[in-house]
Amino acid sequence: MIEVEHLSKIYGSTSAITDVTFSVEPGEILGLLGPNGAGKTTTMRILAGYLPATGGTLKIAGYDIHENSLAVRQNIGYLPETPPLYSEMTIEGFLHFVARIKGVSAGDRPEKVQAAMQRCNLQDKGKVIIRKLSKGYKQRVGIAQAIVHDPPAIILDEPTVGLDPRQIIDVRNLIKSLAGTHTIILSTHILPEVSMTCNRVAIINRGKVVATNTPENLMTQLTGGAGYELEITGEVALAKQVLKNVAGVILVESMPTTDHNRTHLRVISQPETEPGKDIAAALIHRGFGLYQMRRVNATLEDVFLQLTTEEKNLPLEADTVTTEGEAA
Ligand SMILES: Nc1ncnc2c1ncn2[C@@H]1O[C@H](COP(=O)(O)OP(=O)(O)OP(=O)(O)O)[C@@H](O)[C@H]1O
Repeated sequence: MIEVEHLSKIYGSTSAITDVTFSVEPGEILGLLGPNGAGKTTTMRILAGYLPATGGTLKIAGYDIHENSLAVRQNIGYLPETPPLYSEMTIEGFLHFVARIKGVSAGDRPEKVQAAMQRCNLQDKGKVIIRKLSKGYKQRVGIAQAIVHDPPAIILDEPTVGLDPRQIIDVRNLIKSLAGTHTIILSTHILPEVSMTCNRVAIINRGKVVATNTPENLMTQLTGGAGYELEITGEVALAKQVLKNVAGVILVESMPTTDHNRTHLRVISQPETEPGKDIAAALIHRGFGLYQMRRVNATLEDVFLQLTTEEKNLPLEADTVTTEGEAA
């Protein structure tokens, strides 16, 4: 339904995205996950037809952006990071207005507007002025305006940012209810968002897609290794360096602690390695105090850190995972 190939965007001398390639099957929800500045908004704006790419191709519902950009736009609904709402209009009035702009015929508009309100659970609020709505309701109106012309594909840029926990659950449920009948790409920098909402995830870092897979497969492919939580004393930067040099270790990160005298570290190793003994030996050999060492399982958070950390490239073999500079 959505095919993105070798997409790139250069702003002046800044390369925002490079060689971004992924596809989304009909009815799927793909999460585009990456840290701030990774290139998510740039990718989403190109997909939505709001920004021309510098290179690459994009097809939505079989239409090529270069050959038929109007058809691409008609087949897509877009929710930017800040929903484009007219605050003095009623929800219903606004949705009629958007439907007209999106080319829905006057005869079809009442039905399409009602259907969008129904999908977004706004049917009792049609006459309410948008300004008076909570942020969660405004977000639902933002999603309703994205689907009012009934596009098969929907692009949602950080749809839960700024919402309270209750509203986040509501919006996530709404997005999940749209899947199946719609194909969805959502961007986020929040990990739980992808594991809770998406069928697949594309991890983007510094303008490049570094992995594409289901959240479950990413976990099993990349977190087959061991995790350790350590409580140590001694110079932190040196301890991290010592640990990174232990064979099999791929990630060392600080963990929050209220204990000012001791440092808590989390260490993750490559799949099928158990370097626990070597970790303890290396620390003790270098004179660090080791007060606790606990074996834990790696998490999706660790996968994300492994793929987006700049400190060390991953020696990974999974075919959908690329390290810096390699082709997918
Ligand atoms: N109009 C612009 N002119 C120049 N550089 C830009 C422009 N827009 C984005 N960039 C740069 O392109 C890169 C990708 O930005 P983008 O906004 O797509 O990232 P993002 O993943 O959406 O981040 P965030 O979550 O912080 O919005 C960043 O380095 C950013 O500074």
